[in-house]
Amino acid sequence: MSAVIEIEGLRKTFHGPHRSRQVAVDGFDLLVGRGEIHGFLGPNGSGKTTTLRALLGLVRADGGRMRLFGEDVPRHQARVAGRVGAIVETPQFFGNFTGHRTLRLLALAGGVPPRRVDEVLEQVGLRGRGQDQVRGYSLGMRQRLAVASALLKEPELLILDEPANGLDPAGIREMRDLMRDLAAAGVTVLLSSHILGEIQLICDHVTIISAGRRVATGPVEQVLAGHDQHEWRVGVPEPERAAGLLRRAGLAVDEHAGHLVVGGAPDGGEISRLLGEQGLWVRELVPLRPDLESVFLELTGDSPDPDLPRQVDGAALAGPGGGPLIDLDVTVGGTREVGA
Ligand SMILES: Nc1ncnc2c1ncn2[C@@H]1O[C@H](COP(=O)(O)OP(=O)(O)OP(=O)(O)O)[C@@H](O)[C@H]1O
Repeated sequence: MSAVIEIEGLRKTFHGPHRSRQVAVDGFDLLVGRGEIHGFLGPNGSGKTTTLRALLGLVRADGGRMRLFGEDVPRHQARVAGRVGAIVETPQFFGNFTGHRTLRLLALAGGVPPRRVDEVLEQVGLRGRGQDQVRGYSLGMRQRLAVASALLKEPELLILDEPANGLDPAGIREMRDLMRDLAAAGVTVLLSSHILGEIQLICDHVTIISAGRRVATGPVEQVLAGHDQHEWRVGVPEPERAAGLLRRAGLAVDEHAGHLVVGGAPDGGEISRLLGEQGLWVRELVPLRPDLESVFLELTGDSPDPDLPRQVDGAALAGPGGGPLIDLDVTVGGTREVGA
């Protein structure tokens, strides 16, 4: 596998007023291979945005090593900048510009041929709305416009921080289809999100971060399999007698109204045999596979809270007078809440 992103031992501490310190990233590792759609999961405040910002040269790391396409960054950021499209935080756009004009200006600024504007509008499904003012766009359309801006340069790597944030289910589905189309076209995608079900549906690989450290990584199926407790939902007459019998056979049993949950049984046939031998005929035997949500909760002990305010220092990239800013390679929004 040729690696597109390599991060080893990344560390970053923020220093606030009164000597307060906030360790945001604490020796974090990340490896993303070419062509992957890689999910980057973690609870609020676990260090996702800081990691992405460090990787993009928007914040200076205290330690560790980062490479993009094999080039050390931030040292050689300029060499790879044209190959990376990124959206970190909800981008801001000028409301009275049309989507088309917004992208045309960005294309001009970035030396991108104007024909790309129509191409990316088509790609993100905004072609029919390109001549409408951005102020009339829904949140989902703004997100797509942001992705379009990141795609102008035909990047080989797309980094998106919470692209599905605030989208309704239809918007999320559209975003998912777009990610899949991009991956099919050979683009590597790194996607941070707290929408675990979506990550499971969209991504082939995942890395989970908790308190600034990596707690799991690998192909989604492998990460899930590593947390399979071999549990089964079992429907059986005389559940109390059945539970006692299974416990005596060394299995973990939880009794629920109308069914049992039996753990520690890699082979469901074993449950059925144990019960059948005692005249208890199983009427339901369903494997309970872990999903990313249960793995995430087990590993991080936290549940992602979509409503918590985000804490990101966007000042370095704010436009004049703190106004909206759009950068061709990196689009950053959000408010500064240092030491809050
Ligand atoms: N500019 C800053 N100044 C001070 N502390 C910061 C700054 N940026 C981030 N932090 C702190 O660093 C930690 C990691 O924040 P970060 O934004 O990277 O987490 P996150 O995983 O992206 O969270 P979320 O999902 O809420 O965006 C948090 O405790 C946060 O408060």
